Amino acid sequence: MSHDALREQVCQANLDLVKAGLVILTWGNVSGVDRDAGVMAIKPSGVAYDALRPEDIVVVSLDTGDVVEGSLRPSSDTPTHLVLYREFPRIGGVAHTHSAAAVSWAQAERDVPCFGTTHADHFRGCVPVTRRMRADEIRGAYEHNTGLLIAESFRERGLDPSDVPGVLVAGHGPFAWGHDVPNAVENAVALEATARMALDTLRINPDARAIDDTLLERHHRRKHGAEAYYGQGKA
Ligand SMILES: O=C(CO)[C@@H](O)[C@H](O)COP(=O)(O)O
Repeated sequence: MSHDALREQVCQANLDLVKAGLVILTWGNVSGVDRDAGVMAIKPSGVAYDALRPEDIVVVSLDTGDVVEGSLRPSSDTPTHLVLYREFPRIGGVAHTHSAAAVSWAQAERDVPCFGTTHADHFRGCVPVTRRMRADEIRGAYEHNTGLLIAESFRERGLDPSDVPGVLVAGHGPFAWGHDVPNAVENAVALEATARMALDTLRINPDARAIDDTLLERHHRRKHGAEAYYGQGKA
């Protein structure tokens, strides 16, 4: 069974990361899933973005991670993406980058606070940072454990991945996701932009405060559809 359409979409999404200025060298990767077919398509490992073609995109089994289509090695982050698709059953795409502002918050091991409505339009509250990985997790199946760590963070903090479509892996960088592949890239763009704005906000006012829940909830409703937002008596 050919997965050409999925490979085309995932190839374009990886090129969109470059266009958005979120990746350099061969850092980062985007994947997409076809849950009916039981496969995930992901960027090949170590391939420069300017050389990337749809036929380079690697298709692996969602269950086993084995390559089912493609001649190149799948991204080293493949196990992380696979765990995210299993743990977050409603997502359709994952985008991992090393975008500078988001990586800075991940290295500082701090959540990105929701200082304003721009952030709130994409993330219901802060963008969370995970705990550090333990030595045994690093020495073990590192990429698989990275995915488990993200799922653990969301479970323990009671976060819904549909409300907060991104995370900062401590000491590493951002992973974003969405209901489909383009939405995952959009959320990766939004994560970097809000991380950058948060850094600038704190530079202007080190005592800046996160917006209150009332404004956050109003914007969150807007994110989930105009009716939910405009139907609430908006003028
Ligand atoms: O986070 C990492 C490495 O720390 C990876 O995301 C690399 O930045 C890209 O690896 P490949 O996808 O080329 O294997």
